[in-house]
Amino acid sequence: MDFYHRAGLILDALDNKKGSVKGLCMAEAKKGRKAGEGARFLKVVVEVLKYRPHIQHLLTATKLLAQEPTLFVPPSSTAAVASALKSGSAASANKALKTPRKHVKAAPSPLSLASVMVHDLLFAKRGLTLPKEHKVRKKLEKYQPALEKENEREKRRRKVATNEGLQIALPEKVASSLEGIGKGKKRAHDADRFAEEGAGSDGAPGEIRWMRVNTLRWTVEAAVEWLEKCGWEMFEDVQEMLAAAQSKPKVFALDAHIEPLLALPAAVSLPTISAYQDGRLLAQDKASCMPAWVLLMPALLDAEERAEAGLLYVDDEDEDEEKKAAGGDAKGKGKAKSKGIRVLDATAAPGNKTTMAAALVATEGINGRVVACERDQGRFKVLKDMLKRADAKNVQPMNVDFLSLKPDDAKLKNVTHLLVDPSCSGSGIPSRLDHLLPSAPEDEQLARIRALSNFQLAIVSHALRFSGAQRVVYSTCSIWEQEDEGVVMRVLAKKEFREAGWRLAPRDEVMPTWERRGRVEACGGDETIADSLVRCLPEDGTNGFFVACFVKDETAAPIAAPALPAAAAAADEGEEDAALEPLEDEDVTEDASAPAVSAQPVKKGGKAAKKAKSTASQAARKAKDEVLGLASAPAAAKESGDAEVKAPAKKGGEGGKKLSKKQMYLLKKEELKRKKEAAQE
Ligand SMILES: C[S@@+](CC[C@H](N)C(=O)[O-])C[C@H]1O[C@@H](n2cnc3c(N)ncnc32)[C@H](O)[C@@H]1O
Repeated sequence: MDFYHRAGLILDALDNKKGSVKGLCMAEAKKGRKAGEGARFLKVVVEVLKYRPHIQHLLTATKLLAQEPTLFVPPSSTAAVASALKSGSAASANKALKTPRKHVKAAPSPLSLASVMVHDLLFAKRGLTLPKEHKVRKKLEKYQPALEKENEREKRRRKVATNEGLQIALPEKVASSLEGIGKGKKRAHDADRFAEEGAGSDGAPGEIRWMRVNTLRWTVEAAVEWLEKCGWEMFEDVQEMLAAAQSKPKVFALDAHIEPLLALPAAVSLPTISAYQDGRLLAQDKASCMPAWVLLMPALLDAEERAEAGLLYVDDEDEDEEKKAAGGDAKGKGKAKSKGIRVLDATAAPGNKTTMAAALVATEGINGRVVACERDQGRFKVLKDMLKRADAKNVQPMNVDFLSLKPDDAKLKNVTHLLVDPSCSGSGIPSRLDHLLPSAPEDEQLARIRALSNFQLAIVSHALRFSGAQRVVYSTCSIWEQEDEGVVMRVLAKKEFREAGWRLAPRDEVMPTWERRGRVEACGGDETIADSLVRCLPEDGTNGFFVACFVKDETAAPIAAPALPAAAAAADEGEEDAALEPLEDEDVTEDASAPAVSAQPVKKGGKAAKKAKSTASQAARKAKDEVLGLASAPAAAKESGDAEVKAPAKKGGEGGKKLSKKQMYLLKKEELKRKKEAAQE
């Protein structure tokens, strides 16, 4: 009965918008500490949600709840429910049924508990998982014939042949991403880990399973050799690999854009890959690998050049040794001039980008370190687990609110590179399960996006104020302009940052061969700005994602203030308002087909803007009480479609020219070199 109670609690929490489906399932599972429980909750809750409107119809039609008021209620609160039901008032009965019983420790509402149990009774292959003699089971089974009769009647009425026809229809991508969840113990455990690592959200479902070689434990060469030894066939190109995957299961390809990244067919069963089990391979979506890659690529190239010239980056602690090794002495004279790179990941959990940055700065010749901030205690633990799994010893995790750090703190003055990947709507993640939930009113959704955008602006602005900051990468797994180009434009419009020398890194430093760039109209019509930005969509074989890289050049003249597009200007009324920060603390989401919210921009000073502003503060207050969670894309936006979202792109998408890994690397190196030379001239 405990499992049913807890699944009922998850449904209640969803109704109260306390978080996302995945987030709440994982949070509930953590309380029990049983391996695979998260996946089990996820499977059951998703199934119940799919049938929920129908189950509610069955409960009403069979009068099960009204006739058995005590069946789904802990003993101490039965009297209240029974009297509400007997009072004959539909409103009070409804209220009593929907209210979780607060005075009884962690008891779900009768409606949610009944929904889970009726689901299992009618639709689960295993049936009710209660002992045969269990009182509730015996009572419920008495209603089985009536429930089944109504079920059949409903099928006839809706002209569907199977029970599945009674479910809420899900977009194909979402449905396929759910297949396999909770099947078998190992798989369930795997799904738990996915969710913990963010792979359930950050790993793109669909045709490709992206795996990053964890270069803290392995090398790409060793990974390729090992895979081939295990019978995997390597393909030069991701498209070729996908074509071959139709007939061969064990195929893989090297990614053309990001060096330590491999593409495998999505159908691959990760538990069968021991290198995944022991952390040599990590499941991470390609788009999610872009921020650390963009942040550190110039440093990696520089390190290579420095190494060739006999110069080394040195780490504080090993400074003397390194200097000696580089031919200098411990007193400061010598060849070695720079300290190892210091990266700060402002919003780190579950740690995908942190561990990737840690791996990149561990490259020989850099000896860098990463400080990883995570505000949420629960997610901080997940971060620490991931650091352990990835063997990221060069990371210092901090359970701290990034906004509380002082940008001029002497201890942080060496931080030159910052990753800012704040909480977002997650609208780029196709596996998000919001389709299963009733959508919030549009006003409320717009207010939330706006609150998010203000929070994101606050976080990225804070990063840009760090005294040593030279390069700051901002990313989201959202496809909504207000969270993406909108935030970038608002940063660029700030005099404070322009005068400090901040600007966008040009395209040749930001995934130059990746074709999908920022949306020009969302950049106030400025093509150069748009070209500096990276967008990803599921048709590129990744999650929906956005990357921008700010660089500081104090020697050049400040850039001119850009023209703010309407949506960004409207949002700018709220300025960097961290107080409006919603507590969405996951990478979860989906509906990649949802267009940018700014397709219907909130006009400055307009009625909608004022309404959104007042709802924003309400939402903020409400959000403070929330543990997790955001609403789905505005329903109207979902329906209207979006030209950019549907823009044709190469399927499975390499989004850019087909270059070999080496060519791509050399090309980037060349471009950077040319740029440097031009700057010197
Ligand atoms: C989108 S997730 C980050 C995902 C992560 N970069 C990765 O790749 O695995 C955002 C994270 O930021 C954390 N966060 C939000 N606001 C924060 C703040 N002010 N300080 C530190 N962490 C924060 C959230 O708890 C959440 O874990």
